[in-house]
Amino acid sequence: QLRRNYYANVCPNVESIVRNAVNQKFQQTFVTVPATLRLFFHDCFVQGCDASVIIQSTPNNKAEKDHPDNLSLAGDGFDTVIKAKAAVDAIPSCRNKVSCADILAMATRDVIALAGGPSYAVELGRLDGLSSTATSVNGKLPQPTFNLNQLNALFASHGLTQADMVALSGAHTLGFSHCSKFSNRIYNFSPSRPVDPTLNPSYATQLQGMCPRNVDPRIAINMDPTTPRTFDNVYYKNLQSGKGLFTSDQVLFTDPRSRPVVNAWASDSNAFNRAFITAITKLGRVGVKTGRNGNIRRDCAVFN
Ligand code: HEM
Ligand SMILES: [Ca+2]
Ligand SMILES: [Ca+2]
Repeated sequence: QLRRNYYANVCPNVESIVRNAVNQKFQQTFVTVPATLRLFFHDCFVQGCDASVIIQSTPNNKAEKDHPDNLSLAGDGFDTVIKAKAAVDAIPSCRNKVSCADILAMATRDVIALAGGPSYAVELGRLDGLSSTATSVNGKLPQPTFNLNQLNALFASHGLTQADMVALSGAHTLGFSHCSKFSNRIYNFSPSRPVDPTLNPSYATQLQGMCPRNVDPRIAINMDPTTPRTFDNVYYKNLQSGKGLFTSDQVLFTDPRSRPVVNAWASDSNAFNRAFITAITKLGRVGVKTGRNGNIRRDCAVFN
């Protein structure tokens, strides 16, 4: 029931208002790009795309964002949505008419384009969710140690195919990871082999240099060592040369079931862009709230 131009009557300029706010935030920091994109993913996979991830904890409720899997969500993603919401609400006819979930979907579309990725028409009409609990996150987000079966099963539970999963993983063409998320691959992979054999040996050495044992837990490194600030298909080329940062990245190339599509997108960026648009549009439809299941929040971080 989502559609383009959902706000045509109440707030016809909503897309340009959001785009301007996102542009402004982008001028201040590039981090807004990966932060917003990952925030959208973590929102949609827990209770659907309903801005439940943006809710702040209260003394009575530990919210999603304080679950361990969400603690590494960068603050600039939340701030992008809050800023865009303020810009929308500054227009009298738009005030409290546009959901935070839709603002996050629009901002995500905009940051992808700002980083050089494909532009696409975004579907709108989501309501904001009425609950957000840390416990509801358990088991809902993929872990960097996942194999292909685990990745496929989790994505399939939201109606996403293996191809959608591989395309969406291409989001790791941007952004940062903390060392702890992959240190098992460079220090204690197995008793006989400390380094994951699917990891390119010189990349492994580089990673050990950037992430020494007992590194400051705040240190984060680029996930795409080649073009960390460009949304492109270099992610798939990296996988071909053993430079996938997580097990869940590299497995897309090592597993013969997904390798063909990795090879296809490594050599054809238009094909990747098309697949990514299909996949992120499907992601945006996950668990959408309508009617009495949701509302439009006045403050994206607080229930009305
Ligand atoms: C396929 C399974 C996935 C796994 C296992 C996974 C796991 C991770 C992990 C562990 C990090 C590093 C977090 C940190 O240490 O700060 C990360 C970062 C990131 N992920 Fe994923 N992710 C997956 C899929 C996705 C999808 C589908 C998207 C979006 C469409 C996405 C977007 C991002 C982005 C943009 C970052 C960088 C965040 C930043 O720089 O702030 N990931 N992911
Ligand atoms: Ca959600
Ligand atoms: Ca890149």
